[in-house]
Amino acid sequence: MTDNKDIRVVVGMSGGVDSSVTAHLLKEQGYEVIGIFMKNWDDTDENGVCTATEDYNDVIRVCNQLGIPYYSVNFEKEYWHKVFTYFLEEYKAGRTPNPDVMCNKEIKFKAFLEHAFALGADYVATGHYARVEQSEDGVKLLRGIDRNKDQTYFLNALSRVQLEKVMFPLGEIEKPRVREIAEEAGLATAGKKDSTGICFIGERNFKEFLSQYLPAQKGIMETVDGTQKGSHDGLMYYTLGQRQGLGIGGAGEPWFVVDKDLKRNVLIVGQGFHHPLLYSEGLTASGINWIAGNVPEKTFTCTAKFRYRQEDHGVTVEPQKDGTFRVLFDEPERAVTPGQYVVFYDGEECLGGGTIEETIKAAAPAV
Ligand SMILES: Nc1ncnc2c1ncn2[C@@H]1O[C@H](COP(=O)(O)OP(=O)(O)OP(=O)(O)O)[C@@H](O)[C@H]1O
Repeated sequence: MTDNKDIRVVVGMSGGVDSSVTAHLLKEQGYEVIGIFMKNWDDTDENGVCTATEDYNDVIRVCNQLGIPYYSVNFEKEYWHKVFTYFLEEYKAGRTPNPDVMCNKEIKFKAFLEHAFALGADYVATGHYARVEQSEDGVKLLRGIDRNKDQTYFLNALSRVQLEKVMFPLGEIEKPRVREIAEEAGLATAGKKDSTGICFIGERNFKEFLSQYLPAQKGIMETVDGTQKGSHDGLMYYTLGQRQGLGIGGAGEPWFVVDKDLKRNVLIVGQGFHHPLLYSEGLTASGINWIAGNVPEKTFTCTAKFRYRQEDHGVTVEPQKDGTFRVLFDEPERAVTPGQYVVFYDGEECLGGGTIEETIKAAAPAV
């Protein structure tokens, strides 16, 4: 019988509390644990301060506490080519990308995984809130038991082969308990704040950040009936359903972004949270990854999410001849956004997901 001590697990350590507890739990379970920090982005500011260096210092402190070896690996080049280029291309095309999904697919569970296996790892572990279950029909990706933290949405692009090699020890635990474990074990990161936002942007101003990489093309805003309503700073800065930053005052209900006319570089705005143009009754999706490996050939029903923080919605999924899928919603849905991911679920199981290409509009807009 293999003892855990003969199983080498490489833990992706970010310097945060989740991955610190991940390494701690695996160590307690007797595995041979190695901590590796990835540097994917050079965020050195004008004062020479780099949060990646601070984070790596936290990784070193925790690994020293646990008595495990640690390394740092640089994937800036891979991240730039696989994640950041995609991010910019999508914004250029007027869409709203999800770099976290791409980072998991190309970096954390590809470049990093390959690196770990070159070091003789048997498994890679991260602090994601999700579960992998070995079953008779192969490995399954299940939601984390802490529904509030479940991260399967971001893991939808992983293949069965990738999932077979990963461990998510936090999938079985609720977040408050994770902090308690960190405190009980006296881990140096126990009180560290959770990171928020897109990793390479961090706390920075999104508009300012994007303007450094993509030239903004100013244009006008129009109502649905073509009346001019001021100007916009560049279509890429706005997302469907957005209310903030339009600068339209006046009487009546607040104004929202309801559409983007890329050809004319016009931002279409409408009044009211429930503006009909914001609603769709379906979508088309491409590049869908079905985790189980079998591409559905027949129409079926399941539930889906169209963005991360959202309840599941009942949908009917219709395979198309060209390999794309039409997804029809049981109820019209607000602000479904091209470029984001549609992720499918069957109860606890995440079936996979793909990129939202277009929405299928609900009833004709009231003009
Ligand atoms: N720079 C990094 N180096 C190595 N692993 C990382 C890095 N960033 C994230 N990870 C791994 O991916 C997991 C999920 O990343 P996410 O950005 O969602 O972190 P998080 O939930 O804030 O976790 P943490 O508290 O560990 O930072 C982390 O728990 C960690 O295992």
